[in-house]
Amino acid sequence: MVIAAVGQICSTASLSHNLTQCQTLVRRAAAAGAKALFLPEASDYIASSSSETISLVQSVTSSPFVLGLQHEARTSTLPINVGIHEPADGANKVKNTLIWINEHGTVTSRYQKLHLFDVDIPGGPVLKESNSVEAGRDIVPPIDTPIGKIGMMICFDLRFPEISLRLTRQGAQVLVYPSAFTVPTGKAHWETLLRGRAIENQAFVLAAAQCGRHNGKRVSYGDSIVIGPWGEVIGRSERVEDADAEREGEREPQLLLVDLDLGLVEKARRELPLLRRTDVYPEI
Ligand SMILES: O=C(O)CNC(=O)[C@H](CS)NC(=O)CCC(=O)C(=O)O
Repeated sequence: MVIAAVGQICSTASLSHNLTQCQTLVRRAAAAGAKALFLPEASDYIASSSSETISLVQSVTSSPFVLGLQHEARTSTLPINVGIHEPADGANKVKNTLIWINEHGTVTSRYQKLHLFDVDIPGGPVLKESNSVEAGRDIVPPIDTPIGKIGMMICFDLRFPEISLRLTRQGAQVLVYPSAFTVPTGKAHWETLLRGRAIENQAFVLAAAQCGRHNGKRVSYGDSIVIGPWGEVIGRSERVEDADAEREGEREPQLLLVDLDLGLVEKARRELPLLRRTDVYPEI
């Protein structure tokens, strides 16, 4: 058994405010004996417009948020998986990235979000991530960590099972979906999608989520969840029921601590083998 910590925060446009929230969680996770801490998508900042998103971006090597977390990982000897922004290769865009900081404080892996969230729901969220974000081009093979082989994805990637199936075929035991889901799509789809990914991959699913009002325009659903390879919810944090009633600064950082038994992954896969008909449809 190994303890994983899943953190829930409410990022704003203030990198220092967001770092403070994360630091609290690192210390609590380390004190509880966790072997890794998982933080949400865009933990470094959530801005109120595409231009503000682009104006706040800094490289990993100069971002006070990332440098601060690297220091924290080193002093707490705790690996941290955290969603951030990085400058894109092309002009006037950013990358939506997930990085792995190891227990020595070194960034050892990064995944760039493949699927961008462009929605226009009448009376609901209107968001065009592709205005400010450059899509990634690669699936990053699962990384070896103290809590098993981890397959990295981000938020909206959750709606595309192909990427998780590919990671599972490459050996992933734990799938991560750091997120900032909207409230209406969260209420309708979040738990169902996450449990689906856990069941069809027979893997643990860890989803660290943003929760609460980020600014005048944006509220995230929260409901950080950990799911077992049989599809059962093992732990969850608080969620937003009514986006309009949500006030800024209402949500405190939360930490979920869960005992993962990686043997359950092997057990599920042994007892209920999912043999694909790749003679009929393509292998992913
Ligand atoms: O904006 C940032 O800086 C960070 N990025 C996000 O919050 C992204 C893009 S707007 N959010 C999602 O992908 C939510 C997906 C979702 O809610 C769904 O699939 O229903």
